[in-house]
Amino acid sequence: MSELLVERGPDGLVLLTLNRPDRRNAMTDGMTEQWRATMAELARDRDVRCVVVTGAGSAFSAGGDLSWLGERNVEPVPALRDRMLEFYRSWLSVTALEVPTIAAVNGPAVGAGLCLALACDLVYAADDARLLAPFTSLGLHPGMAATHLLPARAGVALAREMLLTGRAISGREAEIKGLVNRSFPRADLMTEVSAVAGEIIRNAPVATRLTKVALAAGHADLEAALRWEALAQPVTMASADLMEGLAARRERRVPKFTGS
Ligand SMILES: C/C=C/C(=O)SCCNC(=O)CCNC(=O)[C@H](O)C(C)(C)COP(=O)(O)OP(=O)(O)OC[C@H]1O[C@@H](n2cnc3c(N)ncnc32)[C@H](O)[C@@H]1OP(=O)(O)O
Repeated sequence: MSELLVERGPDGLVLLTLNRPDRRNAMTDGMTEQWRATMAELARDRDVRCVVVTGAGSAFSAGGDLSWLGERNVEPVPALRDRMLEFYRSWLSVTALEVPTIAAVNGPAVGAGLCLALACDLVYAADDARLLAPFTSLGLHPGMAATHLLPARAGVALAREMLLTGRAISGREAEIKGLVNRSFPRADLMTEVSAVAGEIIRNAPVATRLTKVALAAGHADLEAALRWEALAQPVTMASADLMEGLAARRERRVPKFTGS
């Protein structure tokens, strides 16, 4: 059985399910390689409009596989550094997709599993899901950009608390503290996430891709944002989709975008 399930909807929605439920979707070398190859394939596919990531069974992901971690102490540090960079980059290649990505955190998201969720553009969680980054409580330095992703999303106060104590927070608390976009009762999570994905997919494809890329770039200052927007906005001004969007607004109907 594949450790990563890939389901494609007719409307350009791709659902990715980490599929190792008996180990709470802990990440193996095999799963990492499947993820990397899938990201490369999705990046080339112009029909993809939105990617949703979730976990099979009761967890989103328990992060790094504990048995795998326990065997690393025989490897020399330089080789391990290269291997870890490859591991982080494989998973975080999700950030390079030009289409919006959504994490549906259906259950525990731990360590690298939490980082994967936070690397998506939008994060929705079951209100009772446990989110934690217990690296130091395991004796491990944080990895997979935890020291960047946590403060970037929720600010340094929560990031410091989570990384220095290893404390778990619930999906509900994560919503209140701004770590995730919203939380829902677990039974409603996938319905709510599908609704958000549907809203994204209904919008103009090129404008959506360019907006995702702009937000992901995280323009450091006003001038950088203006320079990007002064190029990207004219690209969409020249599109058939803008004409369709304006016509639909005039005619009070739903636009039919084609991505041209
Ligand atoms: C480079 C990356 C580093 C990192 O990511 S550091 C973080 C490493 N991860 C962890 O420390 C998480 C450890 N796991 C847990 O805390 C819990 O699990 C959960 C909260 C995720 C889920 O709890 P529950 O639903 O009660 O499941 P359960 O009974 O603890 O586990 C079910 C089976 O799954 C295996 N398992 C859980 N997490 C991992 C893991 N990270 N790597 C390998 N196996 C894991 C267990 O051992 C057990 O197995 P069996 O049924 O044979 O007893």
